[in-house]
Amino acid sequence: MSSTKRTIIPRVAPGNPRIDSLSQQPNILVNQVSVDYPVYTQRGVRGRRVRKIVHAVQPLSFTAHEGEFIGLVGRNGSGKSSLLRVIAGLESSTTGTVYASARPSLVGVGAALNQELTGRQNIALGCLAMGLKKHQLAEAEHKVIELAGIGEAIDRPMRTYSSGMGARLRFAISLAAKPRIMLIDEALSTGDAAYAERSAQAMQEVLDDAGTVFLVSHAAQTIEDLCNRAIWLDFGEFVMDGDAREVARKYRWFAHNLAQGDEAKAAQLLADAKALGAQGYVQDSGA
Ligand SMILES: Nc1ncnc2c1ncn2[C@@H]1O[C@H](COP(=O)(O)OP(=O)(O)OP(=O)(O)O)[C@@H](O)[C@H]1O
Repeated sequence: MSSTKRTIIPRVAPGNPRIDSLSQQPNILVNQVSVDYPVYTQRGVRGRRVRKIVHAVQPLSFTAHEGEFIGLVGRNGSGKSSLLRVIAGLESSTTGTVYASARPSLVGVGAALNQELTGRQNIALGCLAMGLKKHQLAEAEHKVIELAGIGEAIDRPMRTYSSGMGARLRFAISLAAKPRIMLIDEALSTGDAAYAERSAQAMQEVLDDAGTVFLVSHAAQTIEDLCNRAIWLDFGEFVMDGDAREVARKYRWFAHNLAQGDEAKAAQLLADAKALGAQGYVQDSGA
C-alpha cells in the first residue's frame, strides 16, 4: 500500500459555489482515496490459500470544511471505518492522498489508556499523550470529569468500567486536547439525555472553533439530529453527499426496506439515491 500523504492544505481561492456559500476553508481534502485489503478466504487446489482483494473504499474525493459536522452512513461493511482510519492516519490508503489542516484525532485512539489505572490517572495519561502540558492538566481533568459524568467511578480502575463508561471517558479525554478535526467511530448513545446534551455541546465547541467533526453512525436519527452534512457509502462508493437531513431521510427509507427484506425496493431506492448523488451536493428538499 502506498502511504497516505498528510500535508497542510493550501488556502483555496473562491470559485467553488459551495465553499463560497459557506465562507469556510477546507480542513480536510480527500483526493482519490481508495482502500483495498488482501484477504485469504478459500482453499484452492491442493489446499492452497486463495488471495482475494476486498475493495473497502473505492476512489473517493471530497472536501470537508470548517464548521461541518459530517455523518458517515451506510450498511455494515460499506467502508465507513476504513475511510475514517485513513483520514486519521492510522491506515495507509491504497491510492490517493489526504490533506489536513491539523492532525485529525480519532476518538479513543489518541489516548492509550491503561485498564489498571483509575479514570482520573488515565485522564492525566491520555491528556499528556495527546500533547497537553502539565500546567494544563488540572483544568483538563475538571472538564473531562464534568463531560464524562461517571461519578465516583472516576477513582476506580478502568477495568471495572462498563463499556459505556469507558467510551464516555475516552470521548471526554479526546476533547480535552481541543482537536480541530475530530473523528468519532463509536456510539455516542452511551449515556442519558443530559450526557447526550453535554457531548453535543462539546462537539459544537469544536465546530465553533473552526473545526470539523466526522461521525460514523448507523442511526439515521443521530445523523439528522447532530450533523449538518452526511455522506452515504455503499460497497465503498459514494451514494450521496449532502445535507444531513436529506441524506439521513433517504438512507433511513433504504435501510427500512432492507430490514423488511424488500431487496428489490431497497435496490431501487439505492439506485435513485445514487443518481441524485451523482449530480453533486444534495440540498435539503424541506420535505
Ligand atoms: N483489516 C481488514 N482486512 C480485511 N478486510 C477488511 C479489514 N477491515 C475491513 N475489511 C473489509 O472492508 C470492508 C469495509 O469495512 P469497514 O469496517 O470499513 O466498513 P464499515 O462501513 O465501517 O462497517 P460497519 O458498519 O460494519 O462497522 C468490509 O468488507 C470488511 O470486511
